[in-house]
Amino acid sequence: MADKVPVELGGTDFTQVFIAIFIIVITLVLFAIYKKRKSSRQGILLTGICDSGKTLIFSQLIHNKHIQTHTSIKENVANFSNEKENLRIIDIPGHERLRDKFFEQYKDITKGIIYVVDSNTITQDVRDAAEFLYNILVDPIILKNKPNLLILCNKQDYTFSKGGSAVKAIFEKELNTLRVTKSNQLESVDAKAKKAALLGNPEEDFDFATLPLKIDIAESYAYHKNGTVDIEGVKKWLARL
Ligand SMILES: Nc1nc2c(ncn2[C@@H]2O[C@H](COP(=O)(O)OP(=O)(O)OP(=O)(O)O)[C@@H](O)[C@H]2O)c(=O)[nH]1
Repeated sequence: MADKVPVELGGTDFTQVFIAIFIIVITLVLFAIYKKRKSSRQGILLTGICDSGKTLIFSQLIHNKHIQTHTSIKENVANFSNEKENLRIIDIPGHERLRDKFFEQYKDITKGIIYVVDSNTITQDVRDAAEFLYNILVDPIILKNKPNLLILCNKQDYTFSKGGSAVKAIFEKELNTLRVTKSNQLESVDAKAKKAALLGNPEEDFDFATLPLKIDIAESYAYHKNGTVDIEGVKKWLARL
């Protein structure tokens, strides 16, 4: 009977097997961390400048009722489920002294942003509204996590409110100017920061479509003197998230 020849794994073979297993384990661990981080982002930020209607939209969405609102000084938070998952709607104050602080607090867990606009006063308020939107769009955490963004053109019950496409055009025009001003202001020599500040292709007029975030526009009114409300656009967007 022929002797069995022992199969030996040389030192190099062991090292290769060990490296392969190590890489697989690390990949699985990193994948699990990525999935966990992604699923922990359940926040939907209702944001925008003062008086755009965030708290009333929050109340209509969560409690289905009209309330008398006041300038918010703290956030309102509530659970909201779409067909796929549980979300947390966070209505943050629009006051300029507060909004950045609350945005900083919640941006890490943000899965979607509803940027509420008073479509009746947008022409007068465009600088403030566009600057806050700009700060959101160039934020490194937002650029990394790429939450979906809904520009919600609220207060459509007013006769002379701007419609969705007009609001979009107003923002694009203002952001076009703002990105150049901001980029020039940047003292940092960090090329990456400068590139982010430029928002899209600096050679062309600013266009939301060139941003890495998925951006939608919808119209709404959270109040009407005839007693009706229309926040269907927000509901549909939330359902699609
Ligand atoms: N006509 C009309 N009024 C609205 C609408 N949405 C909100 N309002 C009114 O606008 C005012 C401001 O609404 P809020 O919901 O408090 O606005 P906000 O964005 O939460 O304001 P801050 O807390 O200051 O950030 C209130 O008087 C609301 O009743 C709307 O669609 N149409």
